[in-house]
Amino acid sequence: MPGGEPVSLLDATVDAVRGLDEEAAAAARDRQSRMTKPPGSLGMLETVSEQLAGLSGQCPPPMPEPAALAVFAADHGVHAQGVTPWPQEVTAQMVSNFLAGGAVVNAFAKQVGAEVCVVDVGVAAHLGDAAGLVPRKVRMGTADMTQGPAMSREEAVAAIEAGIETARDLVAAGNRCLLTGDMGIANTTASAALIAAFTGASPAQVTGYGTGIDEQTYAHKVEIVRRALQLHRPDPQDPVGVLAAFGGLEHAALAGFILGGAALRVPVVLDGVIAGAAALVAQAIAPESTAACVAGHRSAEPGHALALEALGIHPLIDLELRLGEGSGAVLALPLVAAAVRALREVATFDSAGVADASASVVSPTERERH
Ligand SMILES: O=C(O)c1ccc[n+]([C@@H]2O[C@H](COP(=O)([O-])O)[C@@H](O)[C@H]2O)c1
Ligand SMILES: Cc1cc2nc[nH]c2cc1C
Repeated sequence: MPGGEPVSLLDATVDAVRGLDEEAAAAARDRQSRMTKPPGSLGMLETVSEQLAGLSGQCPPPMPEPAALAVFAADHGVHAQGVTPWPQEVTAQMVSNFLAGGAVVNAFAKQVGAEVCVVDVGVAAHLGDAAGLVPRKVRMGTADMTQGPAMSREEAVAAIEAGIETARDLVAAGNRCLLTGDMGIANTTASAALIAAFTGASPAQVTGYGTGIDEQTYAHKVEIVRRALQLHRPDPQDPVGVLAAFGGLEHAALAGFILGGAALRVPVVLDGVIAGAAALVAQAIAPESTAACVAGHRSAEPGHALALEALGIHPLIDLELRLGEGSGAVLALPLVAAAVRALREVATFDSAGVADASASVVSPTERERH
């Protein structure tokens, strides 16, 4: 556009996000009804297969392989308010652990054959050129959201764009499924504030026990979330403003990662409460981005269920996990792959010569009606 404003990466990405291709989704629904199984018997896996068909615009959709997990790491100024028992240094120490292959998520990723990519978007330590680390630091951790905005709008956009670029690079490397991960001591407090801002739920409803705190610290954590919401009076119509007020740099990068995956029409399997908060940011920026999201699991953090409800997506597993790192997303990957494989490989009643009585089958919803 000669003489015009250059289009930012964020704007170009938002422009590219579209909803599901209804024709491909309908073809998947039709095929599911003709496969050699009672209609509906694969439950949520049928829904996932239809979603991925609609996302790719193909029926059947490609297998979600290979898959890559991005662990976005950052620190939080609100740590100074005593909302977590863990010292802030644990964020940087866990980054080293991920890079050495020693964290839980490394073991789980090995189990399912996913690549692990660790991105520093805001760790409050100089990590140097640690082998394997993607250095995208926007600042040395956020500021304390109870004292002022956690970051500037420009920093929020820079971190979103780091997430978009991570998605773009992983897809350019051949990955066909993206998994979200996070590491950031105190980030369940930031997640609670973000979820309250977007859903209107109260601080007590969205705040959880994070890595593990006593009742007194829990009451204090709720009060910190309440104070931050009162200070910033967030406007959910201004998602970058909400991010700047409360967000972690990892929340911003995760929102960008979701937008980037959605723009490239690659499924993004979400982990726990941090990813749920980030997906609300992405949805407020580009409503159709949620069409690319699969909720890997439901975390024990109460705000996560509220975020998933607001997103309108259902978790594939509930193992009472509350680890983060991408652990729940990675564990859900084989279910997403199984959903697609069934659609690709299972015979139809016609092709297998199996008698089809599906026309006289009564689905649970129909049964309820009678
Ligand atoms: O994914 C979740 O739902 C989740 C729930 C509780 C804790 N975490 C992880 O624990 C850290 C934040 O916990 P906290 O108590 O310091 O706010 C951060 O590194 C998260 O990845 C993650
Ligand atoms: C040890 C530890 C590992 C983690 N992984 C994700 N969040 C974490 C928080 C702590 C404290």
